[in-house]
Formats: sequence, C-alpha cells, structure tokens
Amino acid sequence: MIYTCTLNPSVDYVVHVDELRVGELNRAMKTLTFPGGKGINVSRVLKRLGVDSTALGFAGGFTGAFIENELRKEEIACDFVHVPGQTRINVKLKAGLETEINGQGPAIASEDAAQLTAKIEALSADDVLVLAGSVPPSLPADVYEQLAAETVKRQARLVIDTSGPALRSLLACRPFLVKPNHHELAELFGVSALTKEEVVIYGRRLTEMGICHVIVSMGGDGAFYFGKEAALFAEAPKGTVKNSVGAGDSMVAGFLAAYAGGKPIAEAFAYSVAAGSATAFSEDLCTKEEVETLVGRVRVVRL
Ligand SMILES: Nc1ncnc2c1ncn2[C@@H]1O[C@H](COP(=O)(O)OP(=O)(O)OP(=O)(O)O)[C@@H](O)[C@H]1O
Ligand SMILES: O=P(O)(O)OC[C@@]1(O)O[C@H](CO)[C@@H](O)[C@@H]1O
Repeated sequence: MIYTCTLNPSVDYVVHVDELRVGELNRAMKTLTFPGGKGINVSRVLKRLGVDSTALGFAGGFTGAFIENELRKEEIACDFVHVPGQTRINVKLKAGLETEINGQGPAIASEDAAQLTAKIEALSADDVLVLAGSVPPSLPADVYEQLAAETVKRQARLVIDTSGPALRSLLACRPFLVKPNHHELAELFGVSALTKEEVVIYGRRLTEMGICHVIVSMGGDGAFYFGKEAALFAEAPKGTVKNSVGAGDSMVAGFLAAYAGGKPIAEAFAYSVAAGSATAFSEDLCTKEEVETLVGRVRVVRL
C-alpha cells in the first residue's frame, strides 16, 4: 500500500482577480476550494490514475473536516490524527501572476505526534511512504528523520518531496524517489541558480548517494531524471497554465503510478512530466484522460 503523509495539510483557497490592487477592496471573479497539502495532492492524483493510497497526517477543525469529506467523496482512504485547532487555509491568488500565502497550521502536541508515529510503525516491507510538504513549526525539526528511520527499519520504501534542512537530513535514508525542483536542488548543495549542466552534475550526485530515482523539475522548462539505468531529460509540453499548484506533487504521483504499473523508467518519467503539465493546465489536479492525452507530446531524451 502507498501511504502519503502530510504533516501540515491545507484547504487551498484559489482566488481569481482581474488585477490585484494592493491596499484597496478587490472583488474576486472566481473562487475555488480544494483539499491541499503535498501528500494529499499525491493521494488525489494517484486515485485519478487508478492507484489506491491512504492519506496520513494531522487534521483539525472545520477545515480538517472539509479535507476528510472531500477525500472520502473521491474514495481516498484517510487515517488522520485529529488535533485541536484548525488545519490551515492557503491562499492561492491568481492575478496574472500566481501569488501564494500559506498559513502556519495548528500546533501539534507531542501525544498527537506519537499517534502518527504509531501508524508509521505499522508499515511493512510492501509499503511505500510519501513524506511531502513542510513541517509545522510546533513539531521537532527532525520529525521527518524520525519517521523516515521508522520506515527504513521496516524496509518500506520512502518517497521524499520536501525542501530545506528536512530534505538534506533525509538523503542518508537512501529514499526510493526524491523530487526537488531546481531551486530546491540548488539550496540542497548550497549553490545559487543552476544551469541545466549544473542540474545534471548535482542530480547525478544524488544517485551516487544511493537514491534510486531522482526527478528534478524545472516548471515550464521541463525536467531531468537520474537513476541507475539512465539519465533523461524531457521538455515540458506547451500549454496555457491555469493553476500550477500541485504540479510537482502530480509528477510524484505520475511516476509512482506508472512504476507500479510496470512501465519502463523512460515511460514512467514521461508519464510523470505529463501529469505535472496536465495539472498546470487545469484548475484542479490532472485527470487520467488529461495525462494520457498529453503523454504522447512528451519527448524523452537520454543524456
Ligand atoms: N508552465 C508550465 N508549462 C508546462 N508544464 C509545467 C509548467 N509548470 C509546471 N509544469 C509541469 O509540472 C512539473 C512540475 O513543476 P514545478 O517544477 O513547478 O514543480 P514544483 O516546484 O514542485 O511545484 P509545486 O510545488 O507547485 O507542486 C514540471 O516538470 C512540468 O512537467
Ligand atoms: O507549505 P507547504 O507544505 O510547503 O506547501 C503546501 C502547498 O502549497 O503545497 C501544495 C502544492 O504543492 C498545496 O496544495 C499546498 O497549499
């Protein structure tokens, strides 16, 4: 079973305005509300691609209840630890450019954190755990390391989509898959903006550290894949971006779904890129039909 773990889920409140007038009353042209947080997005896309998963994490208040209801409507299993306080609301402002304001989220008590750890302790060698998104400030900074150590102890596979010190600290666990974007990759190695040649150098370095599959996404500039079998590059298909929130999470889900379906690495990578772009081109996350329409336009080249 695939488990996704979102320590700080969100209700994503997408607000479209014609033009943002700072310091004035703005009236929205359209608003949309989605269950969000990186692991939850992975679970939602996996389901659309025909793969079941269970969403883990913390949920509280009316916003937490909204997320659970929406996931149930989509027939996604969830096993959240219920916490006092309210799951955060993240504002995604569409005014030509995309601007995001992510909330802090509720404080998580140590007893609640222990309940989540107990769920991870129940994993077995057949399982995959996706650790995705930011760590709420109230949790110990090494919470991901602790959860990853439990996962590795049980020989379950780890998938990591986070950034900063949390990402750095997890590399020693030799994850099955990591998906930094090129900014996160640069931060990981303490360097500034990366050229494509430098992405290749640092991406390969991650595989040398024992990570099985590395995908480095670069928004509309496409993505690289690095692994034992191959190093690959794919241009992102061209299209009209409607909402790129969750594009990276869709890539993770796309790769996992294709890999679980036994597709060769180059095809799994193409499917992953198609899933990311299909999400960028839709209001919500991608559908299977959108991914399968787009995948034929993803050309993968071997490096
Ligand atoms: N403007 C775009 N045009 C086409 N495809 C895009 C665009 N933006 C994103 N994508 C697709 O989505 C993938 C992931 O995008 P990106 O690198 O922005 O991920 P990310 O930074 O992890 O995003 P997020 O944190 O919002 O999920 C890209 O590799 C590409 O396939
Ligand atoms: O604050 P974090 O945990 O880094 O990111 C949370 C978030 O921006 O990431 C998802 C898109 O990847 C959104 O659904 C959600 O609002």
